Amino acid sequence: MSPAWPRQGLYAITPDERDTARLLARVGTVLQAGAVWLQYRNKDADDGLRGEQARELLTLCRRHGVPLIVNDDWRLAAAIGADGAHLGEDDGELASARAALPAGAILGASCYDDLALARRAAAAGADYIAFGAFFPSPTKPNARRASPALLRDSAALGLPRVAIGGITPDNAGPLVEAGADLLAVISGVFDADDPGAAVRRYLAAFTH
Ligand SMILES: Cc1ncc(COP(=O)(O)OP(=O)(O)O)c(N)n1
Ligand SMILES: Cc1ncsc1CCOP(=O)(O)O
Ligand SMILES: [Mg+2]
Repeated sequence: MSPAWPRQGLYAITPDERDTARLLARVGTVLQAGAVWLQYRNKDADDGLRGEQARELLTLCRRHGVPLIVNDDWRLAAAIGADGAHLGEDDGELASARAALPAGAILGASCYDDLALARRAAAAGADYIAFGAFFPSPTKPNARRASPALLRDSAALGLPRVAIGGITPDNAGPLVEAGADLLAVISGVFDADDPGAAVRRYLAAFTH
């Protein structure tokens, strides 16, 4: 992973938005407000729409100097020249993605509530490890739950640690104190009355 990408801040993840113009407008506000990474995640789009939205988001991210990570599908990430891919337990082998992606591409791994999985992800070449859900998630209510202790316990792996799941500006502080480098958020940003203000409130968690 290029040393140019920020190691700390808000990692915004897109909501399931089918209207591409609206998606771009919503994401534009969030990047303008200071989100440092973006993940394209849309569980409600077919391959054609996902390709279209991913390409458009990449152009937008380039304008803001923000890396675009594609969820679930490293082949799509590679096809459009995105900055990386995020893989969970159902999304294929990390080692295969690592071998196929260009040098410098960001490869993220879901580690849920499992330190052993994080160790294996690190060995397979992941660039960051993601834990969660730390709180009940409006987006993924059945997500496995994780304890903040995992953030401390995984520090020795030496990789950026991402926290996800039900994170709000009000509950983010203890996760950052426990070692979260990046806060990955969908609803807390995109369902907020004022998404730009919400982004700034998340960023404040890193300065307290
Ligand atoms: C940063 C980040 N962390 C975790 C996930 C979850 O990935 P996964 O378990 O594959 O679940 P889906 O997102 O595919 O529903 C993520 N996407 N991003
Ligand atoms: C993809 C994912 N994996 C665990 S929780 C979650 C959803 C996060 O969304 P929200 O920030 O709305 O809880
Ligand atoms: Mg997935």
